[in-house]
Amino acid sequence: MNQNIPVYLLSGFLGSGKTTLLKNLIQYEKKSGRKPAVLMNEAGKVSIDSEEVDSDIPLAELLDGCICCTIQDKLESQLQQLLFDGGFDTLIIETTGVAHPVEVVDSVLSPLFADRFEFKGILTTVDVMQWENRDNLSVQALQLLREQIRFSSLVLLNKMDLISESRIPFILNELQTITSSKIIMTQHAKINFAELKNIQTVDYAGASNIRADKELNLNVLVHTFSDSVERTLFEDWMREVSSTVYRMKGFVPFKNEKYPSLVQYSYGMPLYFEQDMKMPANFVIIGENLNVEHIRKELERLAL
Ligand SMILES: Nc1nc2c(ncn2[C@@H]2O[C@H](COP(=O)(O)OP(=O)(O)OP(=O)(O)O)[C@@H](O)[C@H]2O)c(=O)[nH]1
Repeated sequence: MNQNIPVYLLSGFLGSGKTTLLKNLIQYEKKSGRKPAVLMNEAGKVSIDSEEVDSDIPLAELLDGCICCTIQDKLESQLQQLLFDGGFDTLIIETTGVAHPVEVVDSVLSPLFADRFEFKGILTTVDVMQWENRDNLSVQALQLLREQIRFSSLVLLNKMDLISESRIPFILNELQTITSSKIIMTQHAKINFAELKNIQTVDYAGASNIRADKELNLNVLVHTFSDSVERTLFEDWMREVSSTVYRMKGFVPFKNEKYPSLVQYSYGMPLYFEQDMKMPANFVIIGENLNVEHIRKELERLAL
């Protein structure tokens, strides 16, 4: 009798749709009568995405750094703790957008858990617009993006609503030179989850071991707003922000609004979501070669 717990690893570059896929996968698991647990890792000392996971789901979080490079030991102890607490039938691990997924696979496949987990594969979301504009990424970031695709068992080419149909054959051709795994085109990471039954096994040999803290010149800035900001000024600031800011997310307290709004920015596109409860006014900015002090001062100035 094989009662090992299936483990899925969600990978993909910053803002490509991992959390959106996570939410879909949780719904699917619940509908199928299984109870999922989630291990979430975010770059930055505060968690924004964990708010997206319902409170009835066992959730472990690793903050500040990517799983692979800085906190592998903590990952193993979190996995042990989850197993000890029990009460779940599937484990979904969401890595940060700057993690090399194969490093995380190593932890899951550790002899410590060999008789408890059944590793199913890496599901990678790719932001189709980011792929189209990949020349804006640094060499290292582009290599990481390619490796996230290469070692994936199933690729979700996401945000298809943002691309013209005529580009699709070219993009698929490009991706197929990197991976032989199945590529599914998605909007908001919606897939037919029957696809998961036959996902491909991938040979992880030859992974480059890109470590986000060393190879990428990555900056993660967590800003806490001390006061509310004028919405139009904030929007202007977003428009002008450096092209090497890959991702921003968090809760921004706008003047004359009851609660801080959730702001999501990925690949040049800001989205605003009003909230119906008060969330801490933390805002995370992730990019390469950023002038962190300058950004911090600008954000402080907005709240004056
Ligand atoms: N237009 C469009 N937006 C999408 C789609 N899928 C996700 N988004 C939006 O893209 C933003 C980023 O999505 P997330 O699911 O948070 O991405 P992520 O990969 O988890 O982001 P990080 O964890 O910060 O790396 C959110 O505002 C989503 O609502 C899509 O298919 N089309």
